[in-house]
Amino acid sequence: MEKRKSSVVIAGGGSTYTPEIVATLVNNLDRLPLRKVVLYDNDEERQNKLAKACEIIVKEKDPAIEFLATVDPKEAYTDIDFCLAHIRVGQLPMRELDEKIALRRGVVGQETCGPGGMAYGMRSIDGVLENIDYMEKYSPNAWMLNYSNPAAIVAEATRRFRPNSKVINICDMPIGIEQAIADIAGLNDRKDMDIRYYGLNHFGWWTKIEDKDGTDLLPKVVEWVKKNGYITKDEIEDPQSEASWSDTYMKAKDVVALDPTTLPNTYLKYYLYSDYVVEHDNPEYTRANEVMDTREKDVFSACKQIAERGTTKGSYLEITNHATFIVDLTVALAFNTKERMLLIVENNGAIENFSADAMVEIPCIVGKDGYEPLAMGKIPTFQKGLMEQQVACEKLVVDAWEENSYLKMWQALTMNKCVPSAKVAKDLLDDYIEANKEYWPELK
Ligand SMILES: NC(=O)c1ccc[n+]([C@@H]2O[C@H](COP(=O)([O-])OP(=O)(O)OC[C@H]3O[C@@H](n4cnc5c(N)ncnc54)[C@H](O)[C@@H]3O)[C@@H](O)[C@H]2O)c1
Ligand SMILES: O=P(O)(O)OC[C@H]1O[C@H](O[C@H]2[C@H](O)[C@@H](O)[C@@H](O)O[C@@H]2CO)[C@H](O)[C@@H](O)[C@@H]1O
Ligand SMILES: [Mn+2]
Repeated sequence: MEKRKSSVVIAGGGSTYTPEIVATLVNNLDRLPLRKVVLYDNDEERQNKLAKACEIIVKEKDPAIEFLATVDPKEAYTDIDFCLAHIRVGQLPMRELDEKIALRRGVVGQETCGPGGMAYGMRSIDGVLENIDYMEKYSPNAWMLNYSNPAAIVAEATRRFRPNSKVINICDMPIGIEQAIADIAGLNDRKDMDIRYYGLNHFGWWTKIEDKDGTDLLPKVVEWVKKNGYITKDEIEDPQSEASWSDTYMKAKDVVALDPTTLPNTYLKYYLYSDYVVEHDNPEYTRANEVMDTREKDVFSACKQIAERGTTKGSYLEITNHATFIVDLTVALAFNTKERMLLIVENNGAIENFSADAMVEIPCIVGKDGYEPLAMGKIPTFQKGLMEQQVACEKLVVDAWEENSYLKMWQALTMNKCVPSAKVAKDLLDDYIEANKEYWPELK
């Protein structure tokens, strides 16, 4: 019997990740046959920089697949099975401000961690809800697979404001780290491992790494990470990553020292070593500048070349775990594969001694009806304490957005582990309000 063909819209069509996701979709037509690929963005000029190349990528694989790039929500969301969402409200220039405002006050300035992530959260909620509403209006049976950051705050907002919507919030970070773990353990692929992991988004720990024979690989990997972080042997011999990412992977050696019975998410460095991070960052040239000068330029110029030549032959587009993970998730939903995947979901007892209504990142089984979270048991005091503070911060940001509350946002910033005092929190808040006039609700 022929497999059912799916129709996919990519929300945030102008994203730097769109071409690699489109390419990965059409490289997997045997697993996920497609009848339509749509790009949707609210910035036509930006999306058009990528659209022609994406059309060529699709048509080279199968000219029968319909392709459309549009800024009309009705056209975009009609007759859709899956929405792969990755919007950035305010785009990269606002990320730059998020990072620089914090750093200029001596605080971690990062896309999703610390105050920058909270400012970004206040911008993202509206945009994500708007796209869910379009999807439900024009294709009520569709699923949204949502990468839009800051995923922790966005996930809390979707839990609270769209509790019955078919939205799954995801992150590629554990996937990238698991590939490094597999390399360190001497395995070819992260899917050769059985893992247990719990935490919040960008704030979690692996408690089990085993091969398929049940051999415990965690102690061996911890020994490596204590010395080299998640930098693999190949990467040491022939470095490929940008220096800023290598630093993050390397710093895991100091994070793991705090609990050598587990393996940490790299982004814990922002909370546990914020002094180190601030000392090593340049407030005049942050990661947003680096992304604009590298990934954004590279992706747009590859797409320009593909469009001018009318072919992908001879052009280079990097395909990463990021695209593979979201396509695997789409396949799991479309064809009931029951794959075990890390998702950001409501806790509801999965972490036994943690709030039921917290959005946590844990393994789930994914099939045609969505996901079934797996029980992760009780967690230790160190992790529980850190997570309680962080989840309170994330919930207060969503409270502030919902209630237009200056006080709740001040409390949220004060609660964040990267912020040293209520005074600094207030100064940051006033700076962010000024910078985000166009995007935040007016706080009273
Ligand atoms: N969850 C994860 O692990 C993960 C990993 C990588 C990237 N991301 C996130 O994916 C998103 C895209 O990243 P990027 O660097 O490619 O961003 P980008 O700025 O290149 O692209 C984002 C696009 O979203 C569009 N957009 C903004 N608001 C919109 C709206 N309301 N409706 C439709 N489109 C809208 C913008 O116009 C832009 O074209 C970001 O949120 C980023 O943080 C998440
Ligand atoms: O600074 P950026 O824009 O490059 O990345 C920020 C995002 O970082 C994570 O994604 C990483 C991933 O962890 C890594 O393995 C590799 O594949 O690159 C990705 C992004 O380039 C993170 O999960 C995202 O939420 C961040 O937005
Ligand atoms: Mn992430």
